[in-house]
Amino acid sequence: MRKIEHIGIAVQDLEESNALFAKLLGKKHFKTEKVEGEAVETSFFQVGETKVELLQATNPNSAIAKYLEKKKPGVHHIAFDVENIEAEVERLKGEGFEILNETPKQGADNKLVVFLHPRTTNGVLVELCQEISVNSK
Ligand SMILES: CC[C@@H](C(=O)O)C(=O)SCCNC(=O)CCNC(=O)[C@H](O)C(C)(C)COP(=O)(O)OP(=O)(O)OC[C@H]1O[C@@H](n2cnc3c(N)ncnc32)[C@H](O)[C@@H]1OP(=O)(O)O
Ligand SMILES: [Co+2]
Repeated sequence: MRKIEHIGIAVQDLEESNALFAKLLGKKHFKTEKVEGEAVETSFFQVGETKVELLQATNPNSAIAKYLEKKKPGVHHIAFDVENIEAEVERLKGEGFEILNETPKQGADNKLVVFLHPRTTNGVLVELCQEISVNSK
């Protein structure tokens, strides 16, 4: 794990939360991006070396929609930047963590992502992110 890549925050209304976090952080988001595979729309704020990722569900089957059926908006996950996501998945499997998707999937902001089940990570939904390098496209 090289650094915290982003903190994922589940929101009901992306526009409203964008305005709130722009006030809080003193800067606007630098991008918004829809991720079809997760049925979310995201916006990103750069905060030093790490980011804040706001996530709004785009349909009721989204993990974010399901989360908000039971919990209030707030911190949803912590994402770590990793150099080699496959190797990290193997290492974490060996350490007994439950991997939700062994095959990395397309995330936002040009990343491949994997999630670990919160029941094996002290109740924190953990995301691994690997930058998709240009020559691997
Ligand atoms: C934008 C793309 C990407 C990026 O590039 O950054 C993203 O960030 S996408 C983010 C949204 N996608 C995901 O979260 C995918 C991974 N999540 C899942 O697969 C599911 O959400 C889950 C974690 C497996 C939970 O789903 P499910 O089991 O259907 O929900 P339950 O409500 O039954 O929860 C079971 C259990 O887990 C606890 N839980 C659920 N969500 C979280 C959470 N975010 N943080 C911590 N704990 C969580 C929930 O409380 C239940 O615990 P118990 O009540 O103790 O059983
Ligand atoms: Co994320």
